[in-house]
Amino acid sequence: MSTRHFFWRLLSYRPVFYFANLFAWMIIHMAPLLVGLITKAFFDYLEGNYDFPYGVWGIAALLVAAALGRIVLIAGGFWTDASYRFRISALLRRNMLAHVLKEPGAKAIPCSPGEAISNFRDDVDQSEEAMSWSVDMFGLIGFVIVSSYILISIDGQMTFFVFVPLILVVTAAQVATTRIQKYRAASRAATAKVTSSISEMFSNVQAIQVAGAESRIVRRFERLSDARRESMVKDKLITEALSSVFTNSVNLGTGLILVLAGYKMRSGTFSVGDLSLFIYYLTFVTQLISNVGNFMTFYKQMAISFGRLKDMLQGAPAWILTAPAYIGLGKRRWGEAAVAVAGNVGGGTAAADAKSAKAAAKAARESGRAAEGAAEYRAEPLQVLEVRGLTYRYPETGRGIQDIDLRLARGSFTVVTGMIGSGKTTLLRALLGLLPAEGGEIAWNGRRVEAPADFFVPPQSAYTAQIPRLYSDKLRNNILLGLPDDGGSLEQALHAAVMEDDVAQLQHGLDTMVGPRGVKLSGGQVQRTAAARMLVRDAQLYVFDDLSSALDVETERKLWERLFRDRGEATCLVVSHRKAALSHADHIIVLKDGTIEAEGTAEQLLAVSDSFRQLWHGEERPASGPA
Ligand SMILES: Nc1ncnc2c1ncn2[C@@H]1O[C@H](COP(=O)(O)OP(=O)(O)OP(=O)(O)O)[C@@H](O)[C@H]1O
Repeated sequence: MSTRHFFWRLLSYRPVFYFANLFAWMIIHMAPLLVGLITKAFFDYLEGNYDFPYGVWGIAALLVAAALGRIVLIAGGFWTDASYRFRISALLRRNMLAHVLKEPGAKAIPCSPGEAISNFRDDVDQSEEAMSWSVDMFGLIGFVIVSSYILISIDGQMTFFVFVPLILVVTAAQVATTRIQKYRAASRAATAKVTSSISEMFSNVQAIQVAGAESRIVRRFERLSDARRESMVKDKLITEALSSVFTNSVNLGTGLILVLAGYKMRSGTFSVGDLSLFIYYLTFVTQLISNVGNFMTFYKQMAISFGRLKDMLQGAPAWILTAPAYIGLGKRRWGEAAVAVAGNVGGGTAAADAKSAKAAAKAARESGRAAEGAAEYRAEPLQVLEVRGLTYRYPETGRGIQDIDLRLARGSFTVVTGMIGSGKTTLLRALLGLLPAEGGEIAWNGRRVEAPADFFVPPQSAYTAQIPRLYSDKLRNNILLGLPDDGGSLEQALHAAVMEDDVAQLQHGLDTMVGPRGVKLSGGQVQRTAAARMLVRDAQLYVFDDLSSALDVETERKLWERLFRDRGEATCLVVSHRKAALSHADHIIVLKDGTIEAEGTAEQLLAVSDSFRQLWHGEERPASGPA
């Protein structure tokens, strides 16, 4: 999709608001035509060249009325402008967020969180600016056409001599705006680097302190800030230089008018009223040229921003950004996605670009339905989950998993184990659709799962990540994440996750604020909170990624025991190298370098697999064991 097409699609999202804004600013920009004529009439009246029935005070009253009218018009113009701007920026942000939320969880954004924030904030603002400035063009062009006609009819020669040099100066300056594109891209990139460096510093304060790396980190930050300062100064310099050319062209024009008018007035062919009209209109003509400059600058910057917004989509079609969607204002319209935008249509891959707004609206509608449908979807009870040839390699390292086959029967307990970096986490993520699998098939009761990311959610499955995140909220809300607190399931989940003693020790129990702005929980508490978050959900398949990284042997043993006892018919897929999990497992898969090295029960593997024996005995040797 080209920038022009992007522009057009933003315009088409709320055409009524766009055209109302355009109309308002057309009137605002053309109103000075009238004021100029009244001013001319005033001076002509004083010179005796014009007769007005209500005298000089009548003309003055007209001037005041015109000024007041313009104030009202401008106030209205700001309202239409803000209304339109808000709608398109809300649409862009909403669609991007919906897409981020639909992407495979482990690869939701293609950049650092700091860079993503800068895309959401600055690039959307830039697009909004370009759209808003475009409406000024029409009014100002209208003004120039009519004013040129009036001025030429007064004095063609003077009009020519005044306006032609002016247009040449500004056009020459305008050519330089191509440079802006380069400098703006550089300053944006430098700003994004600084923002992400700040966010990394804040989230890694402890790591920086324990490594004694404060001064090195600050030096690195200084380097990034210096690079940003340099590119910002270049960007500002060229922008301000252009702006000063535009602004000073008024003074240049005024000077020319005064010189020429002096000669003409001596010969009696030019009145004071004519002079006032030329000078008055000149200001607005220059404003047009400067606004054309601004618009072209914003349009070029919009091209850069559009490129960056497209990058956020990670290869998904660009029309997703502008797909009609309900933004929470007014009534929902035909063709607007209700819940989620068409982020996953085409599987997040570079699907063929939608050729028309109609196709985009249709896809958005369908994906909205798909997303709504996915939220309500309940698959038939799990009998067997089969995985064949599952493959995912990280593009950055080429490592990951290859050709993994799995079979999980209803109620079974399967443990995936292996050395550090053998691909355990990758396997779980690729299975759950948190990473986009490159190959392989997943079948639930023999039926192929087409979109694992949409399918492997409650009530089908629930997952505890290796490094879970908590929100700044009450412990209770962190576990429930919006589920109703009824039927005692929360207490059951806390018990199963071995959290009951921890909750009893917290001053406000489940109402304790936790997360970044609350009480800091230990790593083990965070992990068990996440386990409780998973267990409180009614799921047929529970997937745990390595709890042993933060739990002591005894707590983990308790957790597995309770799970074995209370899980009922639920199926479990667990990453662990603890005996408590391994010895209870129906089936164990040993991974090495992303492939299955051996599989079987603990007993079988102890007999045949060296890697498994190392893992099994590792727990008994504290120096190499993770406990
Ligand atoms: N985001 C990533 N980008 C590139 N390579 C990655 C990424 N995450 C993991 N890898 C690589 O993929 C391989 C498998 O990683 P994975 O995290 O699945 O291993 P693991 O067995 O879960 O390790 P651990 O026991 O440490 O949790 C490793 O070699 C790792 O370096």
